[in-house]
Amino acid sequence: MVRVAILGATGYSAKEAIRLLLAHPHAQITALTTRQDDLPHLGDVHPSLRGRLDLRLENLNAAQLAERADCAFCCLPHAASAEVIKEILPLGMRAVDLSADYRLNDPAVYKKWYDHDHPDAARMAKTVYGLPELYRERIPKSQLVANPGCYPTSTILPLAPLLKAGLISPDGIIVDSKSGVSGAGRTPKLNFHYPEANESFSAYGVGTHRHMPEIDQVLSDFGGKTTEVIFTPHLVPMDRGILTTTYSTPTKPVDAATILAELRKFYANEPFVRVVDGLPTTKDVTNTNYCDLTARVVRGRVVTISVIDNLIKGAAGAAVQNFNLMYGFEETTAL
Ligand SMILES: NC(=O)C1=CN([C@@H]2O[C@H](COP(=O)(O)OP(=O)(O)OC[C@H]3O[C@@H](n4cnc5c(N)ncnc54)[C@H](OP(=O)(O)O)[C@@H]3O)[C@@H](O)[C@H]2O)C=CC1
Ligand SMILES: CC(=O)N[C@@H](CCC(=O)OP(=O)(O)O)C(=O)O
Repeated sequence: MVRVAILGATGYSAKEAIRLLLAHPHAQITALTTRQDDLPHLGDVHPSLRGRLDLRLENLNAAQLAERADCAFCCLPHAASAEVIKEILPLGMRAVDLSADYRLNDPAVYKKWYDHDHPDAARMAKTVYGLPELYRERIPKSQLVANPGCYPTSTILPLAPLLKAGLISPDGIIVDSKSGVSGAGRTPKLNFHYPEANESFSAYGVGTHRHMPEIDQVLSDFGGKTTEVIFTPHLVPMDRGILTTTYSTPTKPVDAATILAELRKFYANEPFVRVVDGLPTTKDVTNTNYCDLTARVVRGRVVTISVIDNLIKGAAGAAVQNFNLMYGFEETTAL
């Protein structure tokens, strides 16, 4: 049994991680952390989990945590996450980091997009990017795995195989993504207040969103050619789900059947990627760890459409998938 601590247990991704791990035959949740002073019971912060786990939340103390847990799911905001991880790894714990802290390799790129120095810069370049569909073989040995961002997962999965196969050009790729409001987390912010977000549809972070360099880094590394996408996220008035549409230029004239065949070949043995013929919708993957994706060719351009649940394949589900690989469990366990 692996003893698991959930850090930032009051949040949305933590709630999903707890729910999934409660059904995991080889994981036991032994600690839940919060900054709050009143140390609520799990059922008080996540009523849907009432009666499922008799545990109060606690304030984080690294030394005490390391005595009671083998692995941490860090469901904290970026920067706060690295501050904790740099303390718990030397105490022998392993960690899946759901924040963005260890996804980028280069501290200078991190500083540019996140606007502060990285608290644990030396560990960035050696941390594996935990997208099993691309980097599965690197995950089992890792003490720390960087869980991918939600938008990057929905973008990289359709594009990476096509770049690798040389079917599309790395130049001028456009990525248009739409996310439900839970993507912004549970911590209240004005833009996500009900009257602001409901019945409205907005773009944000145009040219400035921190997932753009993350997508560039992974596609460049995996595809083998420098890739710089134009990424625009949008907020959609729904609870959860991401739909991403990409537009790219083929390297030679191509039809949709060829693109779909390449995607099907690449994902033939993947348990959580479904290449579909029809146009996927976010509801097709709600509460699941699937990414459904398809492709079309329109006026000579390749168009891909992909969907994930931002809180599952985009966060907690991917974290459990990585946890399974780290500990040698069947990859689909509890998913
Ligand atoms: N929501 C999503 O779809 C996705 C989220 N992520 C990432 O996962 C992480 C968690 O996200 P999410 O669950 O949505 O966030 P939430 O805001 O829902 O939860 C984060 C929790 O962390 C704690 N927290 C907040 N600020 C700090 C701080 N400065 N120091 C320590 N703890 C803090 C809070 O708990 P308390 O106040 O009780 O201490 C809070 O409940 C983030 O890094 C996010 O970017 C990644 C992919 C998708
Ligand atoms: C709708 C919405 O606000 N989404 C979030 C996605 C956050 C996330 O999951 O990203 P990191 O893990 O990289 O922080 C955003 O755009 O910031």
